[in-house]
Amino acid sequence: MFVLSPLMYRRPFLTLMEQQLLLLSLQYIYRHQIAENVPLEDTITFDELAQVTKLNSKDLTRFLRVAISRHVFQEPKKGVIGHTAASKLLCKNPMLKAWLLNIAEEFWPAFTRTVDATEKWPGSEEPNETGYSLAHGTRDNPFNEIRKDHHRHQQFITAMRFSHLHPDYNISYLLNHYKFGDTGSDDKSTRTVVDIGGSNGEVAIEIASRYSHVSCIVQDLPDTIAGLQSQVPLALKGRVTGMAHDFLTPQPVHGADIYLLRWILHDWSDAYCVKILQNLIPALKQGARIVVNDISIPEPGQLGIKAERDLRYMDISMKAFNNARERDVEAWESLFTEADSRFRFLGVSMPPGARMSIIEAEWMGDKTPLPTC
Ligand SMILES: C[S@@+](CC[C@H](N)C(=O)[O-])C[C@H]1O[C@@H](n2cnc3c(N)ncnc32)[C@H](O)[C@@H]1O
Repeated sequence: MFVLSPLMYRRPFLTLMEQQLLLLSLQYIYRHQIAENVPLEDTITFDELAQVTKLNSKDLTRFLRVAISRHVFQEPKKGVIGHTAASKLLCKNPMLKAWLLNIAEEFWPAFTRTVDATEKWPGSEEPNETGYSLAHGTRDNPFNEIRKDHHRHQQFITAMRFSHLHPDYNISYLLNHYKFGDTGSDDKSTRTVVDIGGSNGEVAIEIASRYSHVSCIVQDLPDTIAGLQSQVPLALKGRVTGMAHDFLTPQPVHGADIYLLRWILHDWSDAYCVKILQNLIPALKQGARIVVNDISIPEPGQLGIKAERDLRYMDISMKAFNNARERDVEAWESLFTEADSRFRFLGVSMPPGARMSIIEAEWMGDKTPLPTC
């Protein structure tokens, strides 16, 4: 019988460590703009490159040889470095660059301090008591920390846009599956959708162009919403409007039919999500729908191991970054229950092929008597 040597069990763990060491090398490459200083169609010696970048030649050589062992750059002759297709991408694709930079400089250091953070702040739901806080030496939450530097903020936005480019995240899954303009009858009177944290209005613009009787109000932080009007096609200008609003404060648009939260709640811990939902309450009319478009993790073991792993990695990354999380059906339902018993949880549906689910609740209003204490 073939018996696995205990040493064989090291393999999966070593693979993880190898990936981390490649990140270390990429962090060095990005921080010192190495890719841009290697000629695209020629070679350069390590020493020459060290001179141009004002780096220590021995360090530079060691960091680069780690990357070279993964085909990022090549060493065609000892001491001489040239590009590969992979390393050229680092110069030529600004979105990929921003994404890798974000992992290497923002997330990866946070991962290394996350266990420390759970010891320092056990069970914390605060976005500034995390591995990120320890690694970056800040008491601001990561979004505010990153916003302090314009270039860093732009890189972060580009990185997020890059990760959302995956076809499984396309907004058409939400729009084809959820009928924003459907009142359930022939009634085609005007409907209002508020897209909370709606960014550049991509979803709102698509809703308004599909349903001529729907008006959309896109809410986001002031610097984000400032750019909205330039995105809205002329024909939709009257029906897609922007409004600066912080969703951690009470909702100012009263009586809308649908309040949409797409890719918002997974950025926040349960305690904050409950506050975000409670902030809607004063504005809600009876029957208003809360539509959340976010990941809903299936029960353990329902997915293939790779798909399950991806979701678990995302969940723990959110923990490391700002004590946020990915949720399963039970966790989604309990957010609404905790926020207010007058939310009726309608369930979770997953458009075929999509990665993000549609989670829906209805505001029952005062029809349902408040529980008496
Ligand atoms: C991950 S993006 C999602 C954007 C958009 N809903 C989508 O589906 O692409 C999160 C958005 O929330 C916004 N945001 C973050 N904190 C906010 C706050 N306190 N109030 C309002 N918007 C906020 C960000 O500016 C960003 O546009």
